[in-house]
Amino acid sequence: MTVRIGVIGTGMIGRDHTRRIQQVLAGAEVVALSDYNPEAARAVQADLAPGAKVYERGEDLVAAGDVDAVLICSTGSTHEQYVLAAIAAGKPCFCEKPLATTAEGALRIVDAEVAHGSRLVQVGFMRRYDAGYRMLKQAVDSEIGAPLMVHAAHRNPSVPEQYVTPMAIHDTLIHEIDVFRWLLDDDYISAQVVFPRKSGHAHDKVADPQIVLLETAKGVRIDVEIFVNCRYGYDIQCQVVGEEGLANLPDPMAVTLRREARLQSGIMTDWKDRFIDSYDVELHDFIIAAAKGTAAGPTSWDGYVAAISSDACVEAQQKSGQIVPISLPDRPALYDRG
Ligand SMILES: NC(=O)C1=CN([C@@H]2O[C@H](COP(=O)(O)OP(=O)(O)OC[C@H]3O[C@@H](n4cnc5c(N)ncnc54)[C@H](O)[C@@H]3O)[C@@H](O)[C@H]2O)C=CC1
Ligand SMILES: O=C1[C@@H](O)[C@H](O)[C@@H](O)[C@H](O)[C@H]1O
Repeated sequence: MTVRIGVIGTGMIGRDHTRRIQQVLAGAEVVALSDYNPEAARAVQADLAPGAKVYERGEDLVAAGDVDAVLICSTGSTHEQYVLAAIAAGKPCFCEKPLATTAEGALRIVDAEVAHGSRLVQVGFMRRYDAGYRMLKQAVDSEIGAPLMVHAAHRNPSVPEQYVTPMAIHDTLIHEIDVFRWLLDDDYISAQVVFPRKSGHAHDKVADPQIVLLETAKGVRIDVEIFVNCRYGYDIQCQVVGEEGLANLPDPMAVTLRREARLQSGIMTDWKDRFIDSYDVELHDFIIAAAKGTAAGPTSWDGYVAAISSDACVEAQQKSGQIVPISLPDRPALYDRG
């Protein structure tokens, strides 16, 4: 079966996911496109999916009889309405992060999916599909004893003017928030944020760098540096320290050069290249599950927990230095970990 997919939001990542479905992955085709800016949808249609129909309203795309599954790649604040529409139509949907911009919004999605009675939503936390993180998880699960501490960093070379301090959490740290829960099979109980000296490269509205300190229910302490004007590259680091040893996230493969009395190797500069394979694998997983009318991978519950944890981190930014507790409601049985 070829899964007929509709894509809502044809900006940067919507275009890239359309390319994946049309040119890289088997088992699906993009038959519908929609964007708040119809020109953006038409441009993607012309470049990548000439057979797709362009819809003015995302809701009409979701309802279309020839759309089996939906990719939601629009601006974060619009995700909730489209995910709820997909659930109401009983169609599998892949939603880019964040699932919703408020914890209340994410909970409405969880409630709707639980009422539907089976999984329909996959959240775009692609790091769980990254080969390096998968190797790291294997080492954490079997090689280093009980995990005690995590030291991590999320560095971007620069960010635009519209990137403000809370986005370091909602837009950037949210990947760590999700992947550490998965890596450690654990949940957070508190967050704290402290601000080192500000980089001279950071613009007025962003405090950069920041250090986020998280504590988990099992007592693991995590420190994450978020530095979004680091200049030198896009660099994701993660080290898990356990009772018996420690495990590092591998750096992406790169040629090493010995030249003119120097040992050199390249560092990536763009997140799209760093995680290119994991985007392919997560969408492959989505297509396989959607063909069966269901969803796999990161759940609405994961999106909801990420939203609760993000809100606590933003509060911790505002109360810099103070420890903000995080408490989660009981997880519905639909999301029991396999
Ligand atoms: N998993 C990941 O690593 C990444 C995830 N993202 C997420 O993907 C989403 C999109 O990000 P980008 O593509 O970078 O943004 P973008 O700004 O390039 O594209 C967003 C598109 O959504 C459209 N849009 C806005 N309101 C809409 C509405 N009501 N209905 C339909 N379309 C609407 C805009 O016109 C625009 O074309 C965000 O939620 C972002 O956080 C983005 C980059 C990486
Ligand atoms: O999701 C992403 C962006 O939206 C965000 O702005 C970057 O900081 C992240 O590294 C990238 O993965």
